[in-house]
Amino acid sequence: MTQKVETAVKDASNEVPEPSRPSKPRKLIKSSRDIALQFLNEQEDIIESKKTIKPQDVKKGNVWMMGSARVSLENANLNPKVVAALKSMNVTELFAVQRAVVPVVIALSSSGSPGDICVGSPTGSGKTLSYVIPIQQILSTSRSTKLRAIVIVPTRQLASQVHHVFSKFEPFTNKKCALLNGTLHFNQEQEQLLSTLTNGELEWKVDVVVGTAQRLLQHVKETPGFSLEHLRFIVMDEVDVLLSEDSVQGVRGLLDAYHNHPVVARKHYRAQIAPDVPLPVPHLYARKILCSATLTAHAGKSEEARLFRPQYFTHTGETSDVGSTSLQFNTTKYAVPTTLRQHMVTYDPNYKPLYLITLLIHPKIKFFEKDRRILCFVDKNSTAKRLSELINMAHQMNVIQTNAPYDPKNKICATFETNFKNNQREAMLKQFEKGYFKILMCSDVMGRGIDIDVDTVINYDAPTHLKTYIHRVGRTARAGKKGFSFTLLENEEVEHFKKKLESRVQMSQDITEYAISIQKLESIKDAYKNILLRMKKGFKRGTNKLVLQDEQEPLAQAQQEQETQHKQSNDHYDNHHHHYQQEQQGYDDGYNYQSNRDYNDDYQESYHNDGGHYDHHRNKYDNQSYNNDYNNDNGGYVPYQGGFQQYLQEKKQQSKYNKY
Ligand SMILES: Nc1ncnc2c1ncn2[C@@H]1O[C@H](COP(=O)(O)OP(=O)(O)OP(=O)(O)O)[C@@H](O)[C@H]1O
Repeated sequence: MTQKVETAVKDASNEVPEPSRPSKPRKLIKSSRDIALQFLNEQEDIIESKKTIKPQDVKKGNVWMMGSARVSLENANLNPKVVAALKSMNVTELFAVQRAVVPVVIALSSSGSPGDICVGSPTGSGKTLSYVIPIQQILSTSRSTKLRAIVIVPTRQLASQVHHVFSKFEPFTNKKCALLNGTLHFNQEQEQLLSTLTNGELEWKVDVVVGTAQRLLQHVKETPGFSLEHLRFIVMDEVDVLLSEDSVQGVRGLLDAYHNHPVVARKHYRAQIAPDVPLPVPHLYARKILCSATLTAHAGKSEEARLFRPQYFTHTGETSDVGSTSLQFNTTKYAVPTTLRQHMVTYDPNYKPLYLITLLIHPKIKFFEKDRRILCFVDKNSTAKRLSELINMAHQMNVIQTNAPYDPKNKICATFETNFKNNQREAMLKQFEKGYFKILMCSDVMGRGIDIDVDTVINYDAPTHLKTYIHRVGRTARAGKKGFSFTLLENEEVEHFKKKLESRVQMSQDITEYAISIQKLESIKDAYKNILLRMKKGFKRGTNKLVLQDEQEPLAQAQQEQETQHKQSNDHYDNHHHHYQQEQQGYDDGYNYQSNRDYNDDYQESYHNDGGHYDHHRNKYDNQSYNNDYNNDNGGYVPYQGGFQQYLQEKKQQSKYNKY
């Protein structure tokens, strides 16, 4: 990371109930800090940090900061096998969050000291390796194979991704990781986990498991020998989702299974009554590591997570002087990557898709010239599907021009459907990364943790929650790369959105308004009309399939048909409308959003657990915006025919920003 990043660590132990007996001075916590400081001081390029870390800061505020000194892998005191694995992944130095978290976790775990870890740093800052590295380091010292680490994540997709990171270490450290997310049948998953010895005993075949809470819990209940008693790490990635109302049952079940195990219960009793005396055998303690980009020091969740003496790590994300004593340790704000440039685009709900197309072909952005990859978030599968068709049609009709001509087999836009099977999802993401298509329409199932190389995020449907926004836009500007986001908002939403963002999010760059001029809209209105015509003709009635017209069919013919249609009586129109609604119903059913079960398993942001609402438009989104979709007869198409000029005039007068 080239920019200066500050990392602060806060001992949040006052947020959990103190152990019942009076505790001795916290030597071990101190010593873990000392070890971590020593780790820093050993670095060649630490001069800047030495200047800026003041011992009194550490003592006074229970907060200490690290400078932006880089730590090369050679200087990170890691096991050579772990270093070799990291190098094979092109990791040559540790990112800020890893520099902060890795030495502390290793120090605590090596000395057998209890104490859980909470990591709240921006999207794309490298939180995954901040727990994978210490797990690999600690496990690489043990020869026996037992289940030592369990990583709980909210989505199947994220489970695959984290499993992939662990599996890259396997050739070097020989520590095996199993994926338990339902990609395989349950009994196939079971076969990966344990084998039966000749004496009938069960033996673990893996050291780490990664999975969704429900699936892991199913294994705890149904897989013989699946015991959590030897765990040394319990990781909860995207912990705020895991502990939200919709997902917490699974996590609760897993934590019950761990804490209620008699051996574990004894260990924890021992840690409670004598927290500063190291356990005789260091590995008799499972450390919890909680991560999320939207985790603040309000550890309201610690009760549910049953944390013990948590230490809280957070990036401030600021670039101000590291040594400044006036620097406030702000634990109530979220942070977005400093390399992210955020934009708002105001739109008129009657012409929302037109705004999207206009944005995509905007000469300043040059999306397609520069071969950018775009992730576009919508709230419904059906909207995603329809927008994909619209964009592909716009490409086919040359309204959207790219480097490559239209190819029916290789369209520029695809839909990531929530009812895809796991292997379909992975195949689609691979294709996207390889550039087979440029735009991926998706829902919030892609909003959390997914690490793909995306240049731009478009929020076609603005999210109703601030947290959701932070995670969605965080799919770009990852690992220090530049990224852009565009959020479509109605005029009256803009101020509210902006205020909310400014008050709750630490941003190094202001969010800018990106105006789409009326001239620009005008310039493609005819083309848009033709696209809609084609689209309407293209939907074969009674089916979900889009049947494209013959490439050679003159547009004039389609236009003529449209005129005829408009000369027909109102009655006829109403019939048509009715018919079309029915058809649409069938279409939506075909792409049913998700069963509740799936949705819960995958990811659902809890409305109750989010402090960052800007939600008074929620109903409006639910009830209105989708109805204005382009292939709804009352939406973009008919008003467009009747009142476009008038609309433009009104828009000119109404515009707050006077940019039209
Ligand atoms: N030290 C490093 N050197 C180079 N690349 C790294 C390093 N650490 C992480 N990365 C890369 O940075 C990207 C983002 O990392 P990661 O997915 O762990 O971010 P995150 O903080 O978990 O984000 P999110 O909050 O969105 O889940 C990944 O592609 C990862 O491979």
